[in-house]
Amino acid sequence: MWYKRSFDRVPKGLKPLPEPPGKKLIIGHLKAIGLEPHRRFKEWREHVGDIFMVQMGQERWIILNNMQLVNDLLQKRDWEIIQRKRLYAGSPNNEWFRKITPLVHGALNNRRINSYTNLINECTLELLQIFHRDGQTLQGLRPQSYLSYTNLNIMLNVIFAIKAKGIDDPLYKLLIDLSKRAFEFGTMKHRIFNFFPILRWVLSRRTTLKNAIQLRDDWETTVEGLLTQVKNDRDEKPCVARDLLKKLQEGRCDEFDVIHLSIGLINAGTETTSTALNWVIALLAKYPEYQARAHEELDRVIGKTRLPIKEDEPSLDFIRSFIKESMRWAAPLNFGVPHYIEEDDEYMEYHIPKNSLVVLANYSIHTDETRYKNANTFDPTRFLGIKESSAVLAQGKVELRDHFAFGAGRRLCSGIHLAEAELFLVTSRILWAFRIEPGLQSDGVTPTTIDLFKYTNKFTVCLDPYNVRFVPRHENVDSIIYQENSN
Ligand code: HEM
Repeated sequence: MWYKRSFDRVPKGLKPLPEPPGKKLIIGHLKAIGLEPHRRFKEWREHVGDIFMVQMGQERWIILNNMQLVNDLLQKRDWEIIQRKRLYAGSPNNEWFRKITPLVHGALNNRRINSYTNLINECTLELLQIFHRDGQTLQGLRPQSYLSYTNLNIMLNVIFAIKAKGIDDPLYKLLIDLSKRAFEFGTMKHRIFNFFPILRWVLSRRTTLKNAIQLRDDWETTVEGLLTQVKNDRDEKPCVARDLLKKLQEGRCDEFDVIHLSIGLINAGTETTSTALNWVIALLAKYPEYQARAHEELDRVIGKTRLPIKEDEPSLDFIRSFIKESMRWAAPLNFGVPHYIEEDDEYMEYHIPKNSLVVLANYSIHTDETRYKNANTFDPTRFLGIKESSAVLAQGKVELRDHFAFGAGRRLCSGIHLAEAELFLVTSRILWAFRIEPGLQSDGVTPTTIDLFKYTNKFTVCLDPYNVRFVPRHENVDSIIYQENSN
């Protein structure tokens, strides 16, 4: 009784946040939320309004379903509401976080990322060669693992100036395994311990704790090894870890910070970007008419004698718009990374209770008809003529933002510049070289189906595996993608 009352207490003059139907004793909305929470949030929004509270066992989630709320509660309010609790991508807004943030932003700002574009180009070229070699068969290939490899290599290059030597490289395999194990801790299976803290003491606590400690130790050992390579690199190639090691020498951080920041960046940047690219490839294969339009743009602006580079981005309006639309229509994270409120607050006469998670409901916002006309339709012309990057738009007026896939407010994705550079370079270069077609069935004639509505909600929204063929578009493809490598 006391427990229930402490949840319900609302200060005089304020009203409680609305709650959707289906709440049960002890489990709250856990059952009602179903297997597709993002769709359920949208459904509930129609009944109870744009802001509501969901009870997940003992955890409270405040769901923000429109961009004005995101603006008012995540962008305009001060630090208190933008803290997180026990979550993967970030720490609470504590002293450590405030010390580290300038280092992260310094290492990943737009100017710094521009200096890494040659590295991204190199990794992308290797991807084109793989697709050229293995992607032309009738059944084609599943792009996800190759995109993960390229993306992890970009992260390794940018963070440690180190490169894996192919999909069978033990370093690549080790890092993919570590990332997968880390993401496991973000799945519902493990969140159950947050919903019902008592379970920590009864169910598999020992195993979970042991696994978590083992994972931390494995990460630390691996990253310590990579940092030693950075320290011993006679060429002193520029990379994020080198920047951080300099700060270490200046006494602005310690060894622990460098190790854990590096681990955090690999985790935050790996699965997210490759998931986004996997959606882009599927959408291109699904809509040949839009692909043809991208090809026409590339032939007109770039021609057939060189690959696109970062500086071409402003002139490739359609491709830029396609990527933005893909991030809106199929955001890699349905709920971003939840924020956390530590003190009671109020908003529009509603009581916002402390100790709640604050969730940016990307799917509800991205399918809001008042903001995006024909919101359910994938329309890559939607953002034509919008020259600004998502990073620039995220700093401006909320109603002018393209999408919210990178979050909002002060805890906006720190890797946004790197992610956008990679999304553009990988997409435009693949399109320059290939026509992407669905792989063929065993009869060698019938195309396989790519179902854009079959996906798994893990930490990221992963499209079910599909096969595509990469068919070279013109006679210069071989010479350019192999010749550029030898330059
Ligand atoms: C398409 C790719 C990516 C997507 C969709 C994405 C999305 C996000 C989202 C939604 C958040 C939470 C924002 C919020 O709380 O409002 C986040 C945080 C973060 N991301 Fe990304 N991200 C991507 C790529 C990257 C990359 C490449 C890196 C690193 C190099 C990175 C590093 C981070 C970090 C460090 C945070 C935590 C920021 C903080 O807590 O202050 N992300 N990302």
